[in-house]
Amino acid sequence: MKTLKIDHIGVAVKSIEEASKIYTELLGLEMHGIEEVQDQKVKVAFIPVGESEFELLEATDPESSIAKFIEKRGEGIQHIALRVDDIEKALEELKQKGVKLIDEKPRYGAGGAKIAFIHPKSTNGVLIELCER
Ligand SMILES: C[C@@H](C(=O)O)C(=O)SCCNC(=O)CCNC(=O)[C@H](O)C(C)(C)COP(=O)(O)OP(=O)(O)OC[C@H]1O[C@@H](n2cnc3c(N)ncnc32)[C@H](O)[C@@H]1OP(=O)(O)O
Ligand SMILES: [Co+2]
Repeated sequence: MKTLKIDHIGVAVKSIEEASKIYTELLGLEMHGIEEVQDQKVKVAFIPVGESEFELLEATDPESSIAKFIEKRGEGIQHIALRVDDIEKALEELKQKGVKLIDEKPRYGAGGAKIAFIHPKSTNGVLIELCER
């Protein structure tokens, strides 16, 4: 497997409209249109910066991972996403190495990317998303 770059940093927020002001008004970045990813029960907004992006995540359902994260830990960085060249191959390799995967098969994320999460128990408490686009 080849890990190419940090694709995005996922930030759990209560309100994209409120939180985005920090990035746009204070930091001078531009926000892309908001998209709903029903599979993950979230609304997502991307804010590109250089080669990577911030991904602001707002829950659309109390059962969403984002709602649970905010309830337990408050708003903040929820995951780091790494872009890989071949996600199926990456998942197969990690599984063989005994890594605990949340998703053994890719799901579809924002912008139609293929995504899969590694359990934070396997990565010293960092929720890592793999994505291929
Ligand atoms: C749209 C898409 C895209 O990019 O295209 C996205 O990003 S969607 C982004 C949102 N979707 C996701 O995050 C999907 C993957 N996430 C999940 O499946 C879940 O959130 C889990 C990571 C499995 C945690 O869920 P669970 O219900 O088990 O919560 P829990 O509170 O019992 O957590 C179990 C243990 O994991 C830890 N834990 C929970 N969330 C964590 C996080 N974000 N980062 C680091 N550690 C975390 C807890 O502290 C706990 O540790 P202790 O046991 O030590 O207390
Ligand atoms: Co993400």
